[in-house]
Amino acid sequence: MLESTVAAIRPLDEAAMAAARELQGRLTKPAGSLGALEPLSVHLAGLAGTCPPPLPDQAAVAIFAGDHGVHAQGVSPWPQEVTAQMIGNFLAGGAVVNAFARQAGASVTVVDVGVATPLAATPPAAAARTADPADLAALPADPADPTGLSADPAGFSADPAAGPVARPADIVATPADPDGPRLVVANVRLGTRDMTVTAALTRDEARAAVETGIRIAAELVDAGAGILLTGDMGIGNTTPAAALVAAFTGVDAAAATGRGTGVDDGTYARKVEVVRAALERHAPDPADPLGVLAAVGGLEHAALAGLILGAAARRVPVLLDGVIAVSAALAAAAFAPDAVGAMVAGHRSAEPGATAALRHLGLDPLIDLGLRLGEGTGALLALPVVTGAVRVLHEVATFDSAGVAEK
Ligand SMILES: Cc1cc2ncn([C@H]3O[C@H](COP(=O)(O)O)[C@@H](O)[C@H]3O)c2cc1C
Ligand SMILES: O=C(O)c1cccnc1
Repeated sequence: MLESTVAAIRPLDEAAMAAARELQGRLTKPAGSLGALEPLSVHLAGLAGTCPPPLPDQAAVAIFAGDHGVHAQGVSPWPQEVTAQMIGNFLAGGAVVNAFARQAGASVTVVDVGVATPLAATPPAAAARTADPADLAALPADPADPTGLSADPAGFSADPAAGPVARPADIVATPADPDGPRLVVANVRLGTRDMTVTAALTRDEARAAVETGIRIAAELVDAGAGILLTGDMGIGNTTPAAALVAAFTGVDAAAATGRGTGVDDGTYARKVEVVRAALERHAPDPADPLGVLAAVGGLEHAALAGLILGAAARRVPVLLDGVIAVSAALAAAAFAPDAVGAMVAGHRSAEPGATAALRHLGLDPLIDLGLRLGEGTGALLALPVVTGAVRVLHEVATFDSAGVAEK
């Protein structure tokens, strides 16, 4: 599936781009007055292969969640269980990403691609302010376990070193409210291995996660999404993101590493050394993206690379969030250079690795607000900018049609 998806990714359509440039020149505004929105509209026409490109009025954010063996090195101040607990929060509608998704009118799909600890049976009450947790009871019958995911399935082990056990694939919890957040369990492994000790993933595990992302992209596009937004959740995931950025761009570990959730000076110094040690141990080859993802990546990073490839193959734009997303975008671009044509950089994360990755990809972020949260929050805030850029091509009158004189 990975190979056929990569093979389906093609360059932007020059004729549609020329048509969009020509149309921009006839609209009732001074040339260039819409700044970055003008080249963005041209780019989206090239991706769609038609001018104007379709309005991306159905937006879908996919939040891939995973845990990290490298957490054992003390790279994040937060306990690993927060990953699973935040999934409960996402499903209850209580996270920042939910608030922004409601504002933007975007659907939310949470994908457990590698969470290590059991998912919460019931969303935390504090998070249930805006959504009735009973909505989640649509699937399994056990009222004490509305998502049906609290019981450990056969083979479950909380020990990430214990081999490739995973939750059974393809459990999908759909809330009674069809517009509510949805959970897909496609758990490849109960968290990665510690990349300072061994490769984080086998190549097969990395591939399984990439292909999960491709499949989610196809499902969302088939369900009508006109734009996909990247989201992530995984305590410790800024560390593999930094390693991916360093591996693909060649910047030094210190230049690729940031403070994540806000680590102190001592933890930051350790984090840089962890990234450096992992890169020295594995010497990942940037021409082998599956090998890089397996050596120093995360399951959510790999799945995000797949989501981006899947979007590019379907010629649907993918709006990138922060440093986790752009580190995954580097992998997607290494698989298929033309996948960059499907990418729109939503924002500039405060993480330095994000800026290094964006520079390498040649992408200019739409907004720069100092955000450093992830989840898809920066991408969601940028969504109206993307829709606005396309809406101009659909709705703005030309000098001719409006009877406005040109200079
Ligand atoms: C409550 C909470 C909610 C979050 N939402 C996103 N992240 C973000 O922070 C984590 C990465 O930072 P680090 O590498 O320093 O652990 C990821 O889970 C990311 O999605 C969160 C983190 C926390 C604690
Ligand atoms: O840029 C991000 O996505 C980010 C930054 C810090 C912590 N978590 C995510």
